[in-house]
Amino acid sequence: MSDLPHTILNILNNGPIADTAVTFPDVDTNTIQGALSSLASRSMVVFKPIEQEFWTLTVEAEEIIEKGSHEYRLLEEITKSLDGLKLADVSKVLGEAGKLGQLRAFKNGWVKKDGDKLVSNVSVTPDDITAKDLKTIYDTGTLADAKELTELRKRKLINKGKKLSYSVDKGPEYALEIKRLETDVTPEMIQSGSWKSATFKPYNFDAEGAPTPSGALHPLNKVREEFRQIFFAMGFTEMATNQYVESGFWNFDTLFVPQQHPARDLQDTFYIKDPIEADEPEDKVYWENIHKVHEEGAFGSIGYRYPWSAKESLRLVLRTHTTAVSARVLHKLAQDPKPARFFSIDRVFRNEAVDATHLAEFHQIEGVIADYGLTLGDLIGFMDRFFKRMGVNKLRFKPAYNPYTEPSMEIFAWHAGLNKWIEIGNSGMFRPEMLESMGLPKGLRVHGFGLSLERPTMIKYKLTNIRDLVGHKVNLDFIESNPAVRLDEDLV
Ligand SMILES: N[C@@H](Cc1ccccc1)C(=O)O
Repeated sequence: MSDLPHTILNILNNGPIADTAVTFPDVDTNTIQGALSSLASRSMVVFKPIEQEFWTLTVEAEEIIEKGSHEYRLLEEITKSLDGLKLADVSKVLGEAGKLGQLRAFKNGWVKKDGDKLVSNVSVTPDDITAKDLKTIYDTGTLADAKELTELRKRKLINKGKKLSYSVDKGPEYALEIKRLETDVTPEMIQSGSWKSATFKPYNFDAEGAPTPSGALHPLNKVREEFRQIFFAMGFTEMATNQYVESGFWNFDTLFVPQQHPARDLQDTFYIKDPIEADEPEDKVYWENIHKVHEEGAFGSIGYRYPWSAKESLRLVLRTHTTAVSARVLHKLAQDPKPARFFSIDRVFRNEAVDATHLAEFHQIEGVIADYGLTLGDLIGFMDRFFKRMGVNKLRFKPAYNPYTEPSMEIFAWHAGLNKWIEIGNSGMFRPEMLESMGLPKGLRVHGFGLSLERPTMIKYKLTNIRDLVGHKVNLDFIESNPAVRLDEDLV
């Protein structure tokens, strides 16, 4: 059928098509639908779908048509052997069909028991209704007897299918010929004047343009950039953070985290196997100070009083927080102590069970402020101003514990959308054990705070699963289609 649209138009000339499945039994539904849609787009036809149920046979049913139903075959066997069939032999003779046939044959009253035998209970061979019905379904796709259909379906002999076809009628622009629709005015048309009588294809202003492939900034990068700009605007300098592998010394010991602290356990921290150890830090005074402040105390502190191990301190880890970076930067600041503000936003690693809100690697945003005579009130005041720039206006502080800060505070923000306080960060004033070991002068106090980058990003983009953001299940459509962000819209 090379020219289906014209054939359809010709048939319509004699009246509507009631069912395309009847008129075109050999043409598949997609081809019919394509032809009808193209004619309908020119208003030459109108068409409506017809959904029809039909039944198909299972392999077992096809076998029944060929060989007879199980019950019929059983009766045949019984009549063949003049004095009946031993019950024990039913399966032998008929295989699996035997048991089923027996059940049905009894139900139909075709057979009865005689001692240990089955004998016929009918004088004339009955009709094999099951086989007959299945044949009808095979030929016509259906059966008038709805009850029998249900029964056959229960017996898993037939399955229901759906067939789509169409009824078709003339449309307002019906004609026998399909007019060629011109898309361009050509020089030839102008010369010959044929443009005057040509029919032009109307513009489709609803057509969407082809999407142009392009790169997209990841939401984490956009939010990171927002934070960077806030830090810069508040006079911070960015710390270099390109070092994922740290020694236990910089990640823990310098921060006065004792070597028995649970955070240093294998379950929480990733340790490097090869190489297993870092070199001792160059600043031997500092190295010795840390040893001392842990083991016996120094700078006014009584220390933890445990045998500090240099080996443990030199073990290499994937940094668990960016405070390791801050420690390095503050140690450098001790060479020329003065008020300063530093920040970093980068990746950290923790040996955590991965779930909807936790990953084994994530990003931390960290800020450090060093100045003479700082107080806890300054830290609270700074937090208020910092988060206000992100549009977070209501903060609460809860006393907390960090080995390296005293006092320490968890930061909670009021989330109007969720209608509750959510924890957004951790902060505190670095301990003298940490700062004075580095050689920073007593009066120079240092505030620190940290928060994750993922948390505000998820709130901003209304994500409930962190794996929508990072990992192999990331939805690229989401990454590409989300708008450039301003943090303050939704965090309020
Ligand atoms: N390092 C802390 C955050 C923090 C940084 C600086 C000072 C106090 C706390 C954390 O990982 O949660």
